[in-house]
Amino acid sequence: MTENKINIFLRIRPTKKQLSNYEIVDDGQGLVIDIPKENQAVEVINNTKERHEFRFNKVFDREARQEEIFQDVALPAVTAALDGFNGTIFAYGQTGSGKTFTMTGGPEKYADRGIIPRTLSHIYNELRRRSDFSYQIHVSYLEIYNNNGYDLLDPSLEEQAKQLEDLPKVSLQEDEDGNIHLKNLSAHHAPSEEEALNLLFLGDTIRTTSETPMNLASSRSHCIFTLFITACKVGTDVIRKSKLHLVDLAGSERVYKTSAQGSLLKESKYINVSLHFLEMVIVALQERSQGKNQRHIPYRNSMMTSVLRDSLGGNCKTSMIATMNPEKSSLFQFSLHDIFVI
Ligand SMILES: Nc1ncnc2c1ncn2[C@@H]1O[C@H](COP(=O)(O)OP(=O)(O)OP(=O)(O)O)[C@@H](O)[C@H]1O
Repeated sequence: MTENKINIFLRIRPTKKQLSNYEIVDDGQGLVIDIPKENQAVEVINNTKERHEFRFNKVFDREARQEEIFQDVALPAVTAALDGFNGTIFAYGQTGSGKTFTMTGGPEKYADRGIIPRTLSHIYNELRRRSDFSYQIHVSYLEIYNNNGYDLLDPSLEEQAKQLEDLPKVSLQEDEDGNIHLKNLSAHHAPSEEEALNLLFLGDTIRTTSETPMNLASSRSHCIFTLFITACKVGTDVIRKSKLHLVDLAGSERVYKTSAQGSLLKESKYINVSLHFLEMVIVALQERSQGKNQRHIPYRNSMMTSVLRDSLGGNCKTSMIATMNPEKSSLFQFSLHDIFVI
């Protein structure tokens, strides 16, 4: 079986200042960042380098519009999901680099809608157009904090604020065939775009109101908004099932020993470790798709990679959009070193 490559994009967020510390090269597929030596993070592996080069499927510069991002990054996976293939779209980057803006959107303008609302809009428009199948869409919304899963859409939740720890805890269960099931994660039928958007909004609200003291910025947890698509071929018993995960990852910055202690250090370790396990899976999948390696894909190491296991690699469509704040590009280059260095 030929394996799909993971498509990796970069988006540079707008800044007030004019910056000249990066250059987009190779027809919009390469990025060169110049980092003065004194600003380099101490852990950079090769700290003699000042020029760092990265390669992507496409680099979106500061003026890129949300619609362009949706078309290039998300649409192939959305279309594949409607055609019966699983998929995953991630946003990866430092806190404040634009992950949530990219996935969910900005609050000010309709044109600022991000990948998730645009995906919903596209899917429900397509359902009206496609008459050969009848479709049902269900939605779930999972938050992963310190490698524990929480259901952001539990029907028993009242409107009032709750602690994250009060939300239903989601656990992983593996059946005899090695399939992963999520116990306690509710899935909600969403017959219309409006109902799906309401679920997104509800989950986002619960996510914000349930922040723990240690989790004051939602950037400390990973969120997975999942669409379960069931398509039944009209006039037959043929049923096709697929799912599409839309993932807003926790901030990718490394926290150095000197700057975090106690619970914050524990939380940062969980984030770093889970992002590291995700990187390991992505690197292994990339190598496999390039025919370099057939080694085992280490999905079991974290809750997130276990949840995404059947929606990454193989015949699934996977896109990752790395977001970058060019004012803090020294940290960026460090955190993406493993995956994106040429
Ligand atoms: N491309 C963009 N265009 C306009 N505004 C943006 C863009 N990217 C980010 N912003 C703005 O920058 C701020 C930080 O972005 P955002 O919250 O998306 O970052 P984040 O990476 O999700 O951070 P966190 O990890 O804290 O959740 C927000 O006010 C957002 O609206």
